[in-house]
Amino acid sequence: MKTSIATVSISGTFRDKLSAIAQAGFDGIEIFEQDFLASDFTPEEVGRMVRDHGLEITLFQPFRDFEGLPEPHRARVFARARRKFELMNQLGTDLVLICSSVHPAAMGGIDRMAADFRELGDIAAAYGIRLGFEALAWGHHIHDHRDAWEVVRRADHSHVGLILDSFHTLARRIDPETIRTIPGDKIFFVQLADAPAIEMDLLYWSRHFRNMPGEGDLDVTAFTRAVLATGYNGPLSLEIFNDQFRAGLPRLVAKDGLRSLRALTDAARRAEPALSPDLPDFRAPAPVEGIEFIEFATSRGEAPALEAFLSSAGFARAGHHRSKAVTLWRQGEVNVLINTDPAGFGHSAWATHGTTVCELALRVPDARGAAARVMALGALPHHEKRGAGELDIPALRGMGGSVLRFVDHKSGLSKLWEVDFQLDPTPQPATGITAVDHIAQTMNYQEMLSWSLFYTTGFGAEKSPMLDVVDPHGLVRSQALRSGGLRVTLNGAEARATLAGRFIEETFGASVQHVALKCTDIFATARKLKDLGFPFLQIGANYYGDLEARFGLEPAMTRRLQEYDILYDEDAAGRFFQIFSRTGPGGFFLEIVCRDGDYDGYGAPNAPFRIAAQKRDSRPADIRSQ
Ligand SMILES: O=C(O)c1ccc(O)c(O)c1
Ligand SMILES: [Mg+2]
Repeated sequence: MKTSIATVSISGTFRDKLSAIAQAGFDGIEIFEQDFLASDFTPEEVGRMVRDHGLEITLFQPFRDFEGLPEPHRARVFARARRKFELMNQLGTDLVLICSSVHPAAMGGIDRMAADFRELGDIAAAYGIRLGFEALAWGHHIHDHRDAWEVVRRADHSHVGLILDSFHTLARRIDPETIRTIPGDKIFFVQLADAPAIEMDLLYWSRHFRNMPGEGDLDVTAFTRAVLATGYNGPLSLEIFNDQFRAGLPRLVAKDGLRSLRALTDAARRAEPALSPDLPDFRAPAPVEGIEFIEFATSRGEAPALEAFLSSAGFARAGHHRSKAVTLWRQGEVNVLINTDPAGFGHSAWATHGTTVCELALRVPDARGAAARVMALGALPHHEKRGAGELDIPALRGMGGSVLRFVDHKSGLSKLWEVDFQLDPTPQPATGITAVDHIAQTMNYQEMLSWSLFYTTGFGAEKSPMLDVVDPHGLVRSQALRSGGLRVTLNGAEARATLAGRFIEETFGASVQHVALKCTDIFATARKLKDLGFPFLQIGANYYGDLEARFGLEPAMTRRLQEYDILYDEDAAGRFFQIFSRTGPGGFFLEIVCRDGDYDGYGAPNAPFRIAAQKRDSRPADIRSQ
């Protein structure tokens, strides 16, 4: 399978785009004419630069408003086409995309259009060029790939074929199964894009909101399966018009593009084993069982504050690493590591970010298989020196420069606590906290789709709908993901003054901002935490008044909630209780949650009040206006 991406999908100058695309590992690019026109290079130079990067020009596009025109427009559009064919010869590419006309003078009539294509096909053939016809979702006469195919079929010319674009088909809710009957060799090119489900004008939606397959809500997998079933074996090319990507980091967007294409092709072959796209074999995504450990990087000077913070939440020291300055803190199934080693990755993470979560280890059914899959999708391995006899735990670079490890039972990696650690026989303080409920990672909004794609493609994580959370100083977007026992919430900060924005700025990059731990009896746990001196985040009285009104809670219940600063939510499935800590070392905080019944959310309605409380708390010297 050849991979390709349109230059419009990536930000930067032509040179930036090329280098990002080549480095991500694509085979080719679609040259969007505007990118060529805006550059200062001759067509020959552009062609050479592309080839010097090890890429090929898979497509030149778009040629607009061609078919169905009356004279004198018709003669003019043929002359314009010849000019573009000359240009394409100089660039060194043989396929042009002609998108369906939106010209006010264009006439309908499949045969008239087919005749135009047949005539242009003869001219193109003389230049060694092939024409691909694409139905724009908003084309005047042609806005359905079935009609575009009918034009191509009737043109009946070796140099005239069809171009399919998942956006145009799926945005109009045209059943992609209709593609299966098109002969694969008459499909000259395939463009792929996803988009979030938003009701809006098709053109505006397409030009501003497309995203990588898997990042949106369209069934691009069904589309790709139908395409591959025709026998089509040309490039699968990403054509993503997206305002955010245009302003994004070229390398990140290109890397995400390749990750998305590989995962998409993999999903297609798994859903339909008869398809055999040319893609290396790797493991299917397997659900994550849970979080095996969370590791903080800190310094010896800052460690006592972190230890005191964890102790107040009921953690106790339970051992230390045999060869590194790493201590283990435990409670229930939760393992937290504190790394103060003056060498190695932990140290450099601390030097860059201050006290921070530098590693997460996921418990999975097959550690090596999971790591191999994520790496096949573009992640880089992480290697670190091991002491004698220590386990070789697969590790790779996660998002935001952190390390992600995989531990399993099957290859003995879950013995890590006995093998790599010297365990203390410490009694566990019983707060009732049993396990990690979820981790919350904070990042710039720009990076959010990227993280989300990492979890969906790597681990088959399911996304909840994205939510807007109101911070007093801007919006934060929140995306929850779940793969088996792993729940993650991503918080994307758009404004610097938000709590999330300040966290990113103060810790120099994205990372875990808080961890939510679960318990089975919130009031019992709250009482124990109070005894331990847990720094409860104080929630204002107004909140409790509203709770009573919204849910019709008994005043006695509201009083109990308020006594322990417990936030509350409920839905048809169940109830949810949350306690937050004040902000601790490195801007990190804890949440204690209790799920009652089948409540599956994260208390999103409470987030604005929690954030406001945290902001009040972080500025004790503020003069309150009366
Ligand atoms: O928005 C457009 O005009 C446009 C142009 C070329 C394409 O391939 C496409 O899908 C859309
Ligand atoms: Mg297109």
